[in-house]
Order: sequence, then structure tokens, then C-alpha cells
Amino acid sequence: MTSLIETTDLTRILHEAVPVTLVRNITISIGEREFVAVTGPSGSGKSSLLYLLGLLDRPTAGTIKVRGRDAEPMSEKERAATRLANIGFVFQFHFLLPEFTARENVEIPMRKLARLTRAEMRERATTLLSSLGLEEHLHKRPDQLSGGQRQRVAVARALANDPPLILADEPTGSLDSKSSEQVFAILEALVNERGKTVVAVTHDLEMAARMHRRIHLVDGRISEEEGAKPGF
Ligand SMILES: Nc1ncnc2c1ncn2[C@@H]1O[C@H](COP(=O)(O)OP(=O)(O)OP(=O)(O)O)[C@@H](O)[C@H]1O
Repeated sequence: MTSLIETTDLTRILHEAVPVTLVRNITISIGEREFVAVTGPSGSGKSSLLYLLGLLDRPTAGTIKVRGRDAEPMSEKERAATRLANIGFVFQFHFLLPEFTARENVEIPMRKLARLTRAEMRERATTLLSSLGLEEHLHKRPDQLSGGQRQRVAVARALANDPPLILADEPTGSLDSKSSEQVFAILEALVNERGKTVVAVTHDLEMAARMHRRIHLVDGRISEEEGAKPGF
């Protein structure tokens, strides 16, 4: 089986007055169509791990391979291009651009990749937003949407370039229980129906139990892991 993202002995130390180890010796391999929860107490390194996996941060030691390609020798430009084509991000807070409509927010990552014409971008953004139940909200700005709707726009934006991997940091953390359930169902459908891989940091153990695989961190290390597919 080919792995989508693979790490070996991933370690990240911040060199402050006193060095802070964010993650240490993490070796994982995540394949296609996986639905992975990253759990652990506050400060255990969950977000740090996600940032490393998403090539938003560089490790102090160890390697990360995205679709078999080592990220270490890549220039910033290559890392950005690898991210744009392969990884979509959803954060706890939506980080949509306030002056743009929902559809424009979804088109922005497409413009950066520049694979499609303007008309194709518009059409794709409309289709994505409609598939997430937002067909009536295409032309609204983020401040005209509810928290759950904004987070669904953020999911559509993460899917803009059709990446195989979605990394989500507490994607339901700021939502009420109904919106939270809706966003969870969308992430689940991305895996089960669209063949995406979703790796989500969550504090919600009930939610983690409904995912296919769990990686539990304590003090920056993997303390428990369950549900990994054979071969990964
Ligand atoms: N820039 C920084 N300077 C100093 N310490 C940091 C910095 N960034 C993170 N840390 C520390 O590194 C550890 C790991 O942080 P991280 O945000 O990855 O944990 P987390 O498991 O995602 O936490 P939470 O569940 O609270 O979001 C924490 O102890 C945190 O305080």
C-alpha cells in the first residue's frame, strides 16, 4: 500500500531560553481513505504534529514524506506547491477572508494553483459549496453566515484543489453540538464517499471513537495507537 504521508522519528524542539520539545520520535504512516483522530491532553503536541504533517513547520530531526517525496530538501516554494496540491487545512476558527464571499473564499486556493479558468473555478466552488448544503449562501460574506456554515465554507475551501489529504485542527471545537455533528458527518463522508484521508485533532473522545484510527499523544510522544490498517 502506498502511504500518503509518512514520518520517521519526527522531532521538533523549540530553541527558547529553555528548549521546549513539542513532538518527539513520531513514526507514523497514513494511507489513503484513512480517518484518523489525534488525541491527547492539552499541550501534548497535537497541533504541533499537525503543523509538521502539513509542511507548515519544519522538524528539528526526522523525516516527513508526502506521497513518497521527502519534504526536507524542498525549497519553500516547493513546499508551498506540495501543500497546495496535496493538503487541505481546516482549523478550529475558520480563517475565511472577511471581505470575500463564500464562493470567492473557496476560489482563492484554486487561483494559487492556477490550473483552471475563471469560469471553471466559479463552477467548481459553486459545486463544492452546494455539496455541503450551502447553495443558498454562495454570495454571503463570512459575517453573514452562522458558525457552522462558516466552518462548512472552510471545508469547501480545503477541498478547493481536490487534495487527497485533509488536516483538521479541532474542526468542531468552536461549534454547538448540532453544527459539530454536521461538520463531523461531512468529514466522515469525505473519507467514505470521496476517498479522502482526514486527520483531525480532537478533544472529543466520543468523536475519536467514531473515527477509524486513533493516535494518542502524551508529552509529544505516541503513547497509544489503535485502528491502524495492516501494512501502515
Ligand atoms: N511558540 C511556543 N513557545 C513555547 N512553547 C510552545 C510554543 N508552541 C507550543 N508550545 C508548547 O508546546 C507544547 C505542545 O503544544 P501544542 O499546541 O502542539 O499542543 P496541543 O496538544 O495541540 O494542545 P491543545 O490541546 O491545548 O491545543 C505545549 O506545552 C505548548 O505550550
